[in-house]
Amino acid sequence: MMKSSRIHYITQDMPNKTHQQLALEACQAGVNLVQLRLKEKEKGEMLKIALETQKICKQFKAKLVINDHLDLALAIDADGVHLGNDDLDHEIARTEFGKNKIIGATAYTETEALYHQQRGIADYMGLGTFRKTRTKPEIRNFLSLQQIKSLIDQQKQLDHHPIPLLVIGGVKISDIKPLLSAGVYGIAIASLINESEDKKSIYRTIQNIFQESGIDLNN
Ligand SMILES: Cc1ncc(COP(=O)(O)OP(=O)(O)O)c(N)n1
Ligand SMILES: Cc1nc(C(=O)O)sc1CCOP(=O)(O)O
Ligand SMILES: [Mg+2]
Repeated sequence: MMKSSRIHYITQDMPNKTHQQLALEACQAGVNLVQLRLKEKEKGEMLKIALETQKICKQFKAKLVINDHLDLALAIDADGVHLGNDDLDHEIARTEFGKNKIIGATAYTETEALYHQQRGIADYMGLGTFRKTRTKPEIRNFLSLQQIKSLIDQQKQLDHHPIPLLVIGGVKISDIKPLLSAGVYGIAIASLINESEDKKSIYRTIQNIFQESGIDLNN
């Protein structure tokens, strides 16, 4: 299983910035994993954006994970791909992409999380949705901290290695400490970084919360 970063930064469509600009600013702020989340773009344009984003990530030694599109991840030899429940099956993706690539899954319920856990294919799971978020406004179901804690307790009782859980959806600064205390591995965030006026400072604040919670982000 590939070791996953504890902080996944996700690009998003924004009116005044390209995905490449967002990735550059996030890398300058210190992120070490960028998920390129392109929606409703034509293939040729996606390839151009992905290649330019990859160049930026390489400059900063950040990993690049492509959302949804294994073909694009394969075409540019990205570090990983994130595949949710409506995307390509993880088993097919693992066969085509190889064991040294990062493959992420999404879980919205305890049942889905335990399904991915038992399959043992994904390197991490995005667990959500935590809060209502403008980044994905269509979502109406949310997982409480209590539900997340209970899921982690169940994961611990399984005899195989727990797949790292990254909580996603509207995660705010004040959520990080309680989520880490509940035992989550990390967080996946878009707007917290993308809408920040001072990305370096917000990223430093996030890193400090991990450190104060006894988690070494370099390990
Ligand atoms: C880290 C992470 N977790 C969950 C998701 C959501 O993936 P998915 O359910 O496929 O939804 P879209 O992002 O494709 O709209 C994610 N992207 N990243
Ligand atoms: C891409 C995505 N997937 C989600 C899910 O729950 O599946 S929530 C989400 C948006 C994450 O962005 P933000 O940090 O701005 O809320
Ligand atoms: Mg998807």
